[in-house]
Amino acid sequence: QEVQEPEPITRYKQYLRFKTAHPNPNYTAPVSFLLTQAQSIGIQSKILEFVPNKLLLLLTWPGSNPSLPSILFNSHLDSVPAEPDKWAHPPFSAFHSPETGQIFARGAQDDKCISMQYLEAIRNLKLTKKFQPIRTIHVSYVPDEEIGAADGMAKFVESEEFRELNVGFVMDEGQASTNDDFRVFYADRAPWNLKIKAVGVPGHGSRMFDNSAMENLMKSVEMITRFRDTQFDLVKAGKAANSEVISVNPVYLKAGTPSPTGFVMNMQPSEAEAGFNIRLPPTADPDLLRKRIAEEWAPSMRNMTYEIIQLGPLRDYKGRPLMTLTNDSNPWWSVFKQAITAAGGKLAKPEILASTTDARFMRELGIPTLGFSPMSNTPILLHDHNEHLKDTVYLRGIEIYESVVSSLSSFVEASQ
Ligand SMILES: CSCC[C@H](NC=O)C(=O)O
Ligand SMILES: [Zn+2]
Ligand SMILES: [Zn+2]
Repeated sequence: QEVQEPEPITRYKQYLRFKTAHPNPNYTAPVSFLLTQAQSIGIQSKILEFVPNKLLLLLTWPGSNPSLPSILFNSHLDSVPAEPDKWAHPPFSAFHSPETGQIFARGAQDDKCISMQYLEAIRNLKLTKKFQPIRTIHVSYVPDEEIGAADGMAKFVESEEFRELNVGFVMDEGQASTNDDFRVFYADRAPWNLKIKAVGVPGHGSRMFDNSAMENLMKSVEMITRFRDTQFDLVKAGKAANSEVISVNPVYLKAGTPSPTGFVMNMQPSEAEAGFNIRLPPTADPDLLRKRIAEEWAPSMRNMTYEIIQLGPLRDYKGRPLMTLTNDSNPWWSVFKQAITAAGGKLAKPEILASTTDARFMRELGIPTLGFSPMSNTPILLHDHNEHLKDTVYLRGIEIYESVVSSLSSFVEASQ
């Protein structure tokens, strides 16, 4: 006997089928789909385009007291690439297993689930429950989160359009939890790209001499590896979470002169380079790390040069670390926590996110922002093969957001 599929599941699967993977994400099709959804719910919409073809969709459900700071629910439109050969089902097919209820797609967890759950929650509140928000609710769909957001959220937060929203509190993406509790994130780690470059004495591949570029680079790599071990040891010893230490991971090596003799590797190169992905928790001292890089990892003494590329802000406009308070001094936190409890959910201890999201741009403005994706009892599959989410978990998430949206938009006591 055929059971009718719930409409939210059908819509989620439709949304999962848009090919939003980098390097060529389709933004027009998902934006027009979301726009149609917004129209069917009867909320306002506006397409912004700060950079050509980098579409940003902004939806608005006006509150009865529009003078109060608004609530923003953010998610990103883009996805990381997928390797179809390594998936059990094509990554943009949204294959739905009749046995397990799992829905497979790139973006199923990161973060197309929340993109659609926000809308389903608003649909239910507005059309079925006839709920009327007090604070205005905005929903944003931004491009390019996965590639650093320079043409996405970074542009949006600097715009007049954003300023006019008068945002008081933001919800952005989080991560799946493998147990019953929902995870919530009060900070991200800040991303640095570090390039170190060595120059040195070139020469015949058979010679032993001091100060070759490779020797200089390898010395630095060893030093960096030792630092990495100190951080990783803290994690292994259970003294810190992964996201609470500085991670430094080598991501490329570039050196070597093509051999003129074809197959004999007999050139010792005069230049060598390595690249590292660094993530700094908000508690880390960036100046200390800068000093370490300058003095130990790429010292001019060894003819090394380096470049630190920082992607996004490190501190807020008042010079404070980018962290949202998760205690009762932050009334938004209390309302959020209460909303989860009211929906029968349980929150894990608030965490720092190991990776990086667009939340940092709102925190930079001093706007309290929590990372949250209501996925419990779910394997963490963001950026992984066979990314999927169970239909029941997805539907439960809609109920959770109904509670969160209605609570936050009804909250008027403080911080007006
Ligand atoms: C360097 S900004 C890129 C942001 C990206 N976000 C999700 O994976 C990340 O690498 O964490
Ligand atoms: Zn994401
Ligand atoms: Zn991602």
